[in-house]
Amino acid sequence: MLSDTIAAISTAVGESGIAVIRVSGPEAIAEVGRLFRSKTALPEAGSHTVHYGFIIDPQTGEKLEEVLVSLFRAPRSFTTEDVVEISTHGGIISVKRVMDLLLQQRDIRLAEPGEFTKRAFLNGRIDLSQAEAVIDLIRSKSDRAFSVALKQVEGELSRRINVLRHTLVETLAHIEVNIDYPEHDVESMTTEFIKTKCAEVTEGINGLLKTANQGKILREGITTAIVGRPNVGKSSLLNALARENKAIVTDIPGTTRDVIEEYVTINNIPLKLLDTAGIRETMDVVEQIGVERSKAAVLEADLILLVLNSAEPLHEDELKLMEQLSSRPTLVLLNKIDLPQQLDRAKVSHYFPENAVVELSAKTQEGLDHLEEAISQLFFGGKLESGDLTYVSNVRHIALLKKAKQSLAEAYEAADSGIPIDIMQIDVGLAWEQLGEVIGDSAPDALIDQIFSQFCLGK
Ligand SMILES: Nc1nc2c(c(=O)[nH]1)N(C=O)[C@@H](CNc1ccc(C(=O)N[C@@H](CCC(=O)O)C(=O)O)cc1)CN2
Ligand SMILES: Nc1nc2c(ncn2[C@@H]2O[C@H](COP(=O)(O)OP(=O)(O)OP(=O)(O)O)[C@@H](O)[C@H]2O)c(=O)[nH]1
Ligand SMILES: [Mg+2]
Repeated sequence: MLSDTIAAISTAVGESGIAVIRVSGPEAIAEVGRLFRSKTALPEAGSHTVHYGFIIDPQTGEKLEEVLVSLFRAPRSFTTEDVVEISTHGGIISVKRVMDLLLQQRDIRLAEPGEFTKRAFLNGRIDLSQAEAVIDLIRSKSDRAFSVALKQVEGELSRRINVLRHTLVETLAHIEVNIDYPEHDVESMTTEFIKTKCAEVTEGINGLLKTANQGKILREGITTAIVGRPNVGKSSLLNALARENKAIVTDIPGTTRDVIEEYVTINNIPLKLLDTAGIRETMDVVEQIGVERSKAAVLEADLILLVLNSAEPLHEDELKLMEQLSSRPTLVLLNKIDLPQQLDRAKVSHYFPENAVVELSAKTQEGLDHLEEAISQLFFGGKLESGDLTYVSNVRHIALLKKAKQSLAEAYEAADSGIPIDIMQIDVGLAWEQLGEVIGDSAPDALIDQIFSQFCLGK
């Protein structure tokens, strides 16, 4: 049914060193072989070999491109089908020439987004959670998130799910035996057995779910809003954390007008930093809009860095801000400690505990390490480093794990209240199916299409 041959440009389009076109399917070797002139003819070449030569337009005999062609014979390829990869010179024209020629061939059509990975899935080389992890790999914005996704590509989550499912199959077999040979002694033993097993699997699911929040953070970054009055040094702080001059810094209050985004990693925790316009009453229309956006950024933030200028007394606006932020996850940064100090710390202590206050200088970078430490403490109790890498970060997986947990809770309850054993069988079976859906066992076609449509072309 997957008997057609697909092709797509697998590298980003634009000027580059080289570009790669991938062709997969039963006609890949024959079709590319007709267009490729090299020492060894492609149909005669062995798997996992690379060949130098030219792509020739068969109609005109014209040399279109100088290329390297790699050959992977089924089933030893990414898709498990015959795969031919053509490396062309980078740049839009050279890739397009070769791609156009390929698409003129009778048995080649353009691949849909994610279709190579979809084939790897449909042909059983990877399961659904592994395929989804491929998307995460491409999209990851920090080393840590990448490592987590890579582990999932390698099948770590699938392995854990399979262990839990195996326990459930055992339980179902036990129930089956009891239904076939319903002697009373066995029945009460079975009930105990079911309860133990349900509890065991529930614990496994809880372990996976516990990592879910960390997984989300790892993938998307902790949204961190830097807020405060104009000129306190918010943009300077962003630049110091990003280690580059991303935001404009001047001594004119009201410099930043729009929200500036920057991804940084602190002790391996990815942060999506939002530098905002200084919050104050203003008549300037542009600045007013900026102030509104600052307030919106505060609302959506997971973490707020409230910057105060420690070289000046507190301003009335700042007391108001502290009041508003005291119930949110906030670190108060006393900036400009390189200057003579004027700020009344007792007023800050009125709103925030000692460990939420950090003294620093965005200018000299003194105290920046304390801020980084405070952020790690806040989110992971400083324990992220030793953490388990199998994070569940996909909302689809989380929902299914929760459903499976619910089914098991129902089975457990049924066992506890002496409800007939075949009712438990239904719930345990349901949990087994729900866990299976995580790895794509029994996943509906529409779901599979929806997942693969998120991929980029050529993946
Ligand atoms: N040029 C190129 N680079 C790439 C990919 C690709 O498809 N092409 N990949 C695509 O995303 C990733 C690598 N993933 C791959 C995974 C498995 C196989 C593969 O051929 N597997 C076979 C044979 C294994 C072996 O011989 O040891 C198999 O599993 O049977 C290839 C690529 C990243 N880099
Ligand atoms: N001495 C000293 N000056 C600093 C420090 N941090 C920032 N500044 C100076 O304070 C001024 C304002 O800095 P910005 O980073 O632009 O302040 P901001 O909070 O982004 O200001 P707006 O965008 O106007 O809201 C600049 O002249 C900075 O050089 C610091 O730690 N010490
Ligand atoms: Mg600024």
